[in-house]
Amino acid sequence: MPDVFDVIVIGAGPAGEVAAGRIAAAGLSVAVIEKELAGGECSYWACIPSKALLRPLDLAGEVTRVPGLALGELAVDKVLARRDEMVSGYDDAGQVGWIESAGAVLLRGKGRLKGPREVEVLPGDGSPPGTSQTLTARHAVVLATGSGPVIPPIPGLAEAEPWTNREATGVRAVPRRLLVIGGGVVACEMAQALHGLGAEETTLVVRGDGLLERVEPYAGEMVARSLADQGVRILPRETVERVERPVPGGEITAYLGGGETLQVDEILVATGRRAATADVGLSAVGLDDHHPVGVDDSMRATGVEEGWLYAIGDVNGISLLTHMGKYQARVCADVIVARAKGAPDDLPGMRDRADSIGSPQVIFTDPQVCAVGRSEAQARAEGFDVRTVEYEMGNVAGGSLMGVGYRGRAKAVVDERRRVLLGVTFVAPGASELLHSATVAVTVGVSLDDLWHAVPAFPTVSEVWLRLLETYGM
Ligand SMILES: Cc1cc2nc3c(=O)[nH]c(=O)nc-3n(C[C@H](O)[C@H](O)[C@H](O)COP(=O)(O)OP(=O)(O)OC[C@H]3O[C@@H](n4cnc5c(N)ncnc54)[C@H](O)[C@@H]3O)c2cc1C
Ligand SMILES: NC(=O)c1ccc[n+]([C@@H]2O[C@H](COP(=O)([O-])OP(=O)(O)OC[C@H]3O[C@@H](n4cnc5c(N)ncnc54)[C@H](O)[C@@H]3O)[C@@H](O)[C@H]2O)c1
Repeated sequence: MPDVFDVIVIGAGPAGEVAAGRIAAAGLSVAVIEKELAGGECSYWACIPSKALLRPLDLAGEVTRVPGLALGELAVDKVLARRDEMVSGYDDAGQVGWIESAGAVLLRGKGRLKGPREVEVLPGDGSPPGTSQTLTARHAVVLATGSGPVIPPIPGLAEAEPWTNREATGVRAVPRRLLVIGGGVVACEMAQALHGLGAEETTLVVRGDGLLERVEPYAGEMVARSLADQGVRILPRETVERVERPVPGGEITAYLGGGETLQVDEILVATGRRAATADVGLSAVGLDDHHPVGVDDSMRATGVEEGWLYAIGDVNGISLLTHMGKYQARVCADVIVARAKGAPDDLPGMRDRADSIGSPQVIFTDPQVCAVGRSEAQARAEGFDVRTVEYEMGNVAGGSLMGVGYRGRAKAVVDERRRVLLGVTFVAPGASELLHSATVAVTVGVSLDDLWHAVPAFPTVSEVWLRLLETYGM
């Protein structure tokens, strides 16, 4: 095994894998270091298993809206088996095969920066330390170590061994009584999934006023209404003060700030994620290891002499989404290759533009929340001359054809000065595939006058585009 490579990537999650593959495809030698499973959090404990658990519930929602179809009983064991299939039985052979076929070398172990362009590879997950190998990068090191769940310092919580995304997405026995702490994306998706799979008494303790605080407020309200209609209890402006689990694996008592006491079988902590910067050796290269790694728009870490360090994906804290990590990986890979070859490193694809526009995101609840660009509040805070238009998606022919009681709401945030879209949100069942049309319009900055000529087919839900423009006054 050589110990000098052109580029060393630490972390083989979606961001690290894409960077390694693209750099190798350009002819540079690449080592990728992974301490757990190649494919990262997304493939085994996040995006893929959560969506596998949600998919049958989504479909069940669709079926109940269409007269003439009867919904059969949900076979939870088959849903979990499908989840296992989607995570390849927690075996990364397929991903390893992909990395190797892309021409990169995978090293199992924990990577840690040792000095400029130097990375120590510790066997296993690095604890207890064994014999290590030191690798040197000729051109660059890419940090793609992802993120981990934040466990709030609630007395008794850590001792009660709460679930994080790992236990929730990997569920084997669905708890009957579940307490979810948090009101963000993981809380909403996993409450929906686990309640649908049998967690009859699911309670969300939300410290803020409502759910999904980063998207348009109406989206959080629609999801809250839907979860409540399904039987999920939501407690806004509430906190968990103390937790007791006297018998490991036994019943948990949670004491809430408002005075209520809850007895539950499991607690899911969904209170955000922290960039995986601890113990990757950032202090050895003069960086702070308590915060996400700051980067410029070519994904190069700021404050590192000679600019050999890059950080992509969750670890830079810009946008905790797989597709954005992979986009950053493409930017970073192309820049590294160009700089290594002495070629121009400022071509249009070599700068991160998408993150500042507002990353597209789908929250896979029922209704789905699909958003891109700026929310109204963000646009106003940034000083744009904002006008918004909204439209009820159940009122377009394609919407009513989706089923009885189909409801949805679209909102467009318009920059009045330029007559372009700053942001679009769709909240409706099955709206995820509509989002990319909005992403194109917002990213390219299509003028409303041009958008008018993009005629949506009848009778599709896409006609909401036409209705939004008509509501705007066109
Ligand atoms: C429940 C849940 C559902 C989600 N659903 C979605 C979704 O539907 N769509 C979406 O876009 N995003 C979703 N996300 C977010 C998504 O999972 C992350 O944005 C994505 O995984 C980030 O990719 P990454 O490559 O940066 O990091 P990760 O996927 O975390 O991968 C990092 C890799 O680095 C390895 N590593 C860490 N430190 C070291 C080290 N020192 N040495 C060697 N290896 C190391 C880790 O073992 C891991 O394999 C979800 C997140 C959660 C929690
Ligand atoms: N479909 C998707 O794209 C998808 C799905 C899941 C997760 N993700 C990504 O993963 C990331 C993490 O998701 P998340 O839901 O963990 O984080 P989040 O930031 O979306 O939500 C965190 C929630 O926890 C609350 N909170 C924070 N600290 C708390 C405390 N001490 N006590 C009580 N409540 C507290 C916040 O008010 C918020 O409601 C998100 O940024 C998201 O982008 C994406």
